[in-house]
Amino acid sequence: MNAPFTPPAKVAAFEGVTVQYYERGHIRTALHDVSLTIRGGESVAILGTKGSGKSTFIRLLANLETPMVGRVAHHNMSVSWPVWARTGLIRGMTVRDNIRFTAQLYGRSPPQVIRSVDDFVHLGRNMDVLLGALPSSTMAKVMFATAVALNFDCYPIDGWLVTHDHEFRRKAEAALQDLRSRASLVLATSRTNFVHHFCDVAYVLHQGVLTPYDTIDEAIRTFRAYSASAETA
Ligand SMILES: Nc1ncnc2c1ncn2[C@@H]1O[C@H](COP(=O)(O)OP(=O)(O)OP(=O)(O)O)[C@@H](O)[C@H]1O
Repeated sequence: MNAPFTPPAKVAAFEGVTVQYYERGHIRTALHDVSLTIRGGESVAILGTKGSGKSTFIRLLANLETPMVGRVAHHNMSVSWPVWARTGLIRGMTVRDNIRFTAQLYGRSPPQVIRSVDDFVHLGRNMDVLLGALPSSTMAKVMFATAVALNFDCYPIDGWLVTHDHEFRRKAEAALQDLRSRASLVLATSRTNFVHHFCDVAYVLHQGVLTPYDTIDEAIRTFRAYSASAETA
């Protein structure tokens, strides 16, 4: 008798990752020997003060950058772009064509994805307007709704959504809560208020060094201590 089929585990792994930038004659270490395993369905908070390396971490996870030392491996884990991105679409194409193009790129059915984005963002006639003619906030909404519709296994989130559109914020937070039940959220943030609500585990990133904690509360306490000393420095 054949053994029952077990689907391969979904994992994103940082293995000894170091990233440095050369800026105005100085080498800046954005990430130093970072190792971390994100398992399918697990939601992770990366807490860090300003300049601690959060955005660099998120860009690596989203495959937008590669490390100079170490590697970021995705095993059966599809990863979205950072969800509040305001770039990545083509301003000279209509919203509809942008969504169609992106859906095709990821091998999904364009009509289904277009319908799902329109249900989320209610674009109406703007669906057939050139993206460049619409406010940049529309780009962020379309990028978010498209990412949700494409059903990735992992969603990198760089900071929390900043918008005056309270209705969109409410829907986006509900969508993230729903995603959390079937995908991994990786939230890099300097704000602690969403961490308990959206994450299972928390790490603190300080000067490029990532440290795990046994509990979210412990991570938050450590992060607050770093924040307080940064404020008094
Ligand atoms: N493209 C770049 N060129 C030069 N230096 C960079 C670049 N990206 C990041 N850095 C440097 O790497 C360090 C970490 O930056 P990063 O943006 O990852 O931190 P962050 O925690 O996201 O900061 P913030 O909270 O201010 O967004 C900083 O010292 C920053 O100046």
